[in-house]
Amino acid sequence: MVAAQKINKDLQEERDKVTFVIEEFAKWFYGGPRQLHEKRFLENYILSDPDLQSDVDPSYLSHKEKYEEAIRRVVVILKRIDKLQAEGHKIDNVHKKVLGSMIVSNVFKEGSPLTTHIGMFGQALASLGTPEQQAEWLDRALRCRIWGTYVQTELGHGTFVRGLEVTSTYDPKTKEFVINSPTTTSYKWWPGGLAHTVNHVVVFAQLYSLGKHHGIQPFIVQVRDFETHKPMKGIIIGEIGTKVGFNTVNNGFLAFDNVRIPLKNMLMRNSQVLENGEFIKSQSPVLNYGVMTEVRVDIVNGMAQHLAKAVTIAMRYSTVRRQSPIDPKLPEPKIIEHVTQQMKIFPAIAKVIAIKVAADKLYNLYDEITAEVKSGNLSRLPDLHALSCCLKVVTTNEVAQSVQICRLACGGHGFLNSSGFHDIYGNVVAAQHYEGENTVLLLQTARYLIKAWSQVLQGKKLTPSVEYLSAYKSGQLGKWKGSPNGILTALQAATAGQIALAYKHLEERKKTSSVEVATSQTGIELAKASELHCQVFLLSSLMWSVNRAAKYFSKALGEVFQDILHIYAYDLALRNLGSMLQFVSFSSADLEQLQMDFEASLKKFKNNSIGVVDGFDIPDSVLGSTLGAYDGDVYERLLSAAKKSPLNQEDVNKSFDLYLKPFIKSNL
Ligand SMILES: CC(C)(COP(=O)(O)OP(=O)(O)OC[C@H]1O[C@@H](n2cnc3c(N)ncnc32)[C@H](O)[C@@H]1OP(=O)(O)O)[C@@H](O)C(=O)NCCC(=O)NCCSC(=O)CCCC(=O)O
Ligand SMILES: Cc1cc2nc3c(=O)[nH]c(=O)nc-3n(C[C@H](O)[C@H](O)[C@H](O)COP(=O)(O)OP(=O)(O)OC[C@H]3O[C@@H](n4cnc5c(N)ncnc54)[C@H](O)[C@@H]3O)c2cc1C
Repeated sequence: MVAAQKINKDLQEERDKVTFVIEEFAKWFYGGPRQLHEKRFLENYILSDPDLQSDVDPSYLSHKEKYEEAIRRVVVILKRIDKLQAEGHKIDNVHKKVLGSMIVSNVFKEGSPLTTHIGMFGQALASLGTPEQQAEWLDRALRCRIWGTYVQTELGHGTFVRGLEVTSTYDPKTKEFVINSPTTTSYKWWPGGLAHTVNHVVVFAQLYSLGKHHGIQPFIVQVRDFETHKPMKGIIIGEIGTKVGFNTVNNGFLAFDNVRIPLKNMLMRNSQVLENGEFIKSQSPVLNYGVMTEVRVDIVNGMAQHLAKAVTIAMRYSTVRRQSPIDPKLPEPKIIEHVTQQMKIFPAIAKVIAIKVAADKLYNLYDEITAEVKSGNLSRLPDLHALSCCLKVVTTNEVAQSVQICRLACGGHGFLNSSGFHDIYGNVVAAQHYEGENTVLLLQTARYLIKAWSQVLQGKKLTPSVEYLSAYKSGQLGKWKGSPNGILTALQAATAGQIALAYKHLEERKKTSSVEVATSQTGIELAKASELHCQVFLLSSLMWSVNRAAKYFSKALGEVFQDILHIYAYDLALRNLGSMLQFVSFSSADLEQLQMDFEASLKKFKNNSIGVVDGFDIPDSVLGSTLGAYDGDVYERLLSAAKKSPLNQEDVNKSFDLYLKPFIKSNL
């Protein structure tokens, strides 16, 4: 990878112990040799642009300067992509592959102002627009000639989409819609890029036509002038202020003062309004929610990538850093020699792989089911919705927690911005908030699980992802065996048991309350069942993938996958003991053995741990960390980053003369 670099000798010593071919792993991790090659090509091509080599560290800039620098970088990258295409390189979906991927994660440490343009605007046009509407806007959007965002959330409502207040009222006389924000709480609030970047929005509003209400529908509206970029007539638009992270995403607010748009601007792939105002209903109202599902699927994949960055930093640093003798007769060891350090980092490495595998399965399911939906068959849409909701939740929650663990595993230096953790964390926790609040999404999955349990009780056949509920009902699950397979079975029993309990309590509550109230009262158990169900999916997907790896990969790599599976399964079991104890019988000897097996699995994996993070193939230009660079030259990098602090550009800061000196003098 970086052959000419001088490598830290401790890091080299660990790399020499790796038993498998790292390149083989990297090819698998990126989906094949072609994909890996393309990723590397794009990284080199885009990030080598001279205009991206500036020494500016955005973390020292003001909020306004950060945004301006982010827009400068956006344009450098867009021009670079144009150049790439002009040179004849044909790469499908190149804007998304660059601007919607980790390639630019160190260029836009706090997110790009085009995040939602790339991730949602095009998707909204593609999945909600008619062919004519796509001809007008989609191609320009994909080539970034118009910029847009997805505008749904309001100050007063994000979760309960049906409660949105912005109205779109059809006027048959002029063949226009009038879009209006009637209250303060109806201000649109949050969309990425909305504040000062985009000139178009896909906005969701309550449709009224001929005096009748027709629910939430999507409309495309131009919000800024092409020439001057000033807000269009009746558009009130601005930025919502600084945030925990995502500070260059330019999240905005938007209100409409009776803004008129032509009839053709309602995105009419699903529902339609005719010239005379007649409304034609779509096959199902949930078709308008499709973009959210697609983004939830993308988030799961993104979480594996974010965590890959965090574990790469923590693992390399733990190999270079020496601290605290273990054996008093020996020198201070690499901190990775401390078993507690292994306990922090190795399960996080295993999680990257488990999440990546689950994301691949989810993408496949997404492709299959969206193709069915396009041909009018909606029967499997609930499967996709249930799985994408719980995976979005569990992966964002787990990765947020693991990134913190990796940061803490780097001791004090993990707290420096230059370590890179702060920005990774900001990007990950943003995803816990957006695209559906996490508890709310767990409850969506629970609706599906409750229906599945009711089908079990009626003796009906279930879809594969919930088949284990039938096995539990017929008493086939519940015996403890300490292997990954046994842990999967125990977790399935715990999940099915939890669903059965929630179902029972729901039924009891339904005797005295409506279904909705009873469901709300049962929310705690329902959310727990969803989380467990997701863990079953993650573990079973990993097992499936590891078994497959045994057939397709070298013996050495196959064994590494086995080690990873064992760490993942033992760690998961130890973290979910409470739930499993309720439904599976263990002896205390079983639990003691589980702990011993976990510790043995860490030890067995140790020699390959650095190889796996190297196989995540994240170049320094993308990693952006003083602690995690490939050569392990940690201390020089820390010092040189500190020297770049603006405060270090002068010996004495003016605050001394302004405040300290007068204060000292006055107290003499
Ligand atoms: C919570 C709900 C699902 C509630 O909706 P509702 O119509 O009141 O639903 P309900 O009565 O509970 O269910 C009705 C039915 O609709 C189904 N459903 C709901 N969503 C979907 C879907 N996506 N696909 C397929 N089916 C869906 C539900 O499962 C229900 O089905 P059922 O009745 O049980 O058969 C929904 O409104 C929702 O998704 N809220 C979350 C809002 C959200 O995710 N906003 C995202 C804004 S964009 C964003 O954050 C972008 C950030 C990206 C970035 O910056 O990078
Ligand atoms: C960084 C970021 C970027 C975003 N980008 C966009 C964007 O581009 N476009 C866009 O339209 N929106 C965007 N959003 C908005 C985002 O999608 C919503 O904030 C999110 O869906 C959560 O909705 P909410 O804010 O209404 O939360 P609320 O629903 O108000 O949640 C508050 C609390 O109420 C609880 N709660 C609410 N309903 C229920 C229920 N039914 N049962 C149990 N508990 C409940 C929740 O669990 C939570 O604990 C973004 C948000 C963020 C933070």
